[in-house]
Amino acid sequence: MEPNSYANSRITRIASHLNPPNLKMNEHGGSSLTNVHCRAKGGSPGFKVAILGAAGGIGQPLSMLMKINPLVSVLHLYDVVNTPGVTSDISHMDTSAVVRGFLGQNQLEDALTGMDLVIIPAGVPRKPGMTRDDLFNINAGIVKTLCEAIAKQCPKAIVNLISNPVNSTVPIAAEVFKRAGTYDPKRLLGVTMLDVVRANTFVAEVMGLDPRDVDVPVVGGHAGITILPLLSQVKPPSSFTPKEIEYLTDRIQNGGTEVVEAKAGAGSATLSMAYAAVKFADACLRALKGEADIVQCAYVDSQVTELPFFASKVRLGRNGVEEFLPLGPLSDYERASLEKAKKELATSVEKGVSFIRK
Ligand SMILES: NC(=O)C1=CN([C@@H]2O[C@H](COP(=O)(O)OP(=O)(O)OC[C@H]3O[C@@H](n4cnc5c(N)ncnc54)[C@H](O)[C@@H]3O)[C@@H](O)[C@H]2O)C=CC1
Ligand SMILES: O=C([O-])CC(=O)C(=O)O
Repeated sequence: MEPNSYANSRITRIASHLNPPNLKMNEHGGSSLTNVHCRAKGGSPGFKVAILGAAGGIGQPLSMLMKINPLVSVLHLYDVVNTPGVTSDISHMDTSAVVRGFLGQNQLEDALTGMDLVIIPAGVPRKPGMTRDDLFNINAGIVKTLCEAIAKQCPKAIVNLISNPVNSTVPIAAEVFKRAGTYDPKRLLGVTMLDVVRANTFVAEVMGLDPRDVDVPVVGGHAGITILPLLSQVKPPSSFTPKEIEYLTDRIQNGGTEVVEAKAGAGSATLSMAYAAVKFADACLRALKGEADIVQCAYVDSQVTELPFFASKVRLGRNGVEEFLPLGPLSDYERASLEKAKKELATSVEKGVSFIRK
């Protein structure tokens, strides 16, 4: 059998619930029940979510966690490798989302048709000694191709972009959507949630608090000095010594590198990233459903600074970003750090934009 027809036959069988797996057993089994005989009830209400890069280090745990989310009714898993296995595995979880797998570029458009939310962790990760920008040459092209298909198949979907370098891939996505005439700045969000998750964890450690009670806004971008934790705005209100500020800022800015080095060539953060991506996607879905007052940090096309893209707090709503919230009062230390971050961010944005315009 051709690899693709194998994949296709698996994929038609691995759509669960609405189209339950073919239960027909081999000659040694007693059952002759096929999917035609299963008493499917029809779909549960909820959102349709696609994960692009679903078979990867982030993609697999992210897909598993999205299958648990009760707001998801349909989950499409797309990758260029291994989706039949991942989809079959996840489809056996007894939660209501219907899971379907899509393999290779000729199934990309089907994977995206009618989606409400598209999460993108596709692309190569760092190895020790690399910067996120070193991933640009490979990941820029991957993000471009995926976004061209999104523009065609689900132009109104909310897009959560994880692939690095986020500071440049989000401008790439925006340019692709602009070219296609589908760009809506409210619907394109670069995922910087892992910076917030790390900041909450590290601040809680220093302050002796439960991380669930801590909220640290992290603004700017998602690479090195562009990651700006606003420790002056931590909730609950906390004061830090200059030494604590230095330690926390450095640890939050270099959290990704800490994991890359610990993994010693086996990739970058995957499990904490899947957790962060699910936290962010869940916030987007709750807002789409109409839940009020959902505020998260994300890297977006914004008016908060003179830069075209900047991570800051946004209020989410039924159409994606409902409001770009101001930065609020900054300490002298944060103001100085912001100026340094802006220079690097401007270069990364320009690199992304010119990749499409050139
Ligand atoms: N925004 C953030 O905070 C974070 C971003 N990342 C980034 O996420 C990306 C993925 O990281 P991992 O999952 O660890 O990498 P991985 O290599 O384990 O998985 C990437 C997956 O993307 C797939 N892929 C490659 N080309 C594709 C294409 N054209 N279409 C669809 N899928 C494709 C691969 O087959 C693979 O399954 C990296 O760029 C990494 O730097 C990682 C951690 C945090
Ligand atoms: O550091 C990396 O390459 C992956 C990443 O973005 C993070 O963990 O924050």
